[in-house]
Amino acid sequence: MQQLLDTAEKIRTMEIRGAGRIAAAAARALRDYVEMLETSSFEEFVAKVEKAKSILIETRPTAVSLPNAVMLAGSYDAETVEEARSQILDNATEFIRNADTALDNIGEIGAKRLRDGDTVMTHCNSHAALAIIKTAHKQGKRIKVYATESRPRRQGFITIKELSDAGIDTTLIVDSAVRYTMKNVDTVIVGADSITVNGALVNKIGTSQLALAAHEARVNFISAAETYKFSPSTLFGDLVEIEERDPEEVIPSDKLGDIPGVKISNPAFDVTPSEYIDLIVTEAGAFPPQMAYVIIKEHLGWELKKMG
Ligand SMILES: O=P(O)(O)OC[C@H]1O[C@H](OP(=O)(O)O)[C@H](O)[C@@H]1O
Repeated sequence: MQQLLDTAEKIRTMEIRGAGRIAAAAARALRDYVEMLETSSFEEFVAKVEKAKSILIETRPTAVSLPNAVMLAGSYDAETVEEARSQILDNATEFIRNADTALDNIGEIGAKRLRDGDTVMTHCNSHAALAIIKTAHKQGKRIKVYATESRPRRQGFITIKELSDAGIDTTLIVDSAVRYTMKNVDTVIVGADSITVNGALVNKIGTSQLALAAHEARVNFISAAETYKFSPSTLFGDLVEIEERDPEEVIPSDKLGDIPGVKISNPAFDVTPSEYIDLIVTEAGAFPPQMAYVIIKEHLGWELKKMG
């Protein structure tokens, strides 16, 4: 259990971050936990596995990749501990393998939407979005990238390092320079923490500003998202919770004393409505946001209730 708790803590503190990476880390932690789990009954096994799943899911509330990973990796239909254990080990291993392959496929599919000489804007640090940009670059297309700083945690610094290490022409901008810079951009590519059944994109705070500026400037807006980033429970009315993080990410605690009484709001994500999204690129194909239900049904196995 200690190993699983350590992984949960790394996800919570964002030592492991990125919706895809936290999903794979959760699947791995669950697999390792189940492999070593010793119980005296099947009921005890079930209770302990369920507890482990909820510890992992509760670390970050917005990224649906976590509950989806736990659902896909941790599913079993068994009556004995050994059957259940073996099914979970197989399912978790398959989830982790598929997550890696998905990024390659997203890169291949998405790169077709970039032309030689295109300028891309990206936000925060998304492995899926960068897979597209890096694949296009590897294909010999000359791609220029504007990457936002992405306050408060500045994941943009991870992005610019990764892109410039890959030899891509990269420019860092502050978040407030998005609209000013959009006139130079052909395509915006961002990742996804969750996509709802109505095709809305929940992603790093500030994403909706990129979408709005892109819409105004008639610039393409693409989200790169593995199919496990779609939120099945939104089909039955659930809302995606927006994670509110520690104010200390915005202002260090030693400065807080200078502004007594001032409240600090630190939402980590925002929502971009589907009308601002041209395309969602998944490992299964590229389609408009209005097709979200198809993914929820065919890839995650949830569907509308049949009445009567
Ligand atoms: O799965 P990949 O594409 O890497 O990232 C998807 C999204 O996850 C990140 O969240 P955070 O930095 O963990 O809060 C960003 O919002 C990014 O767009």
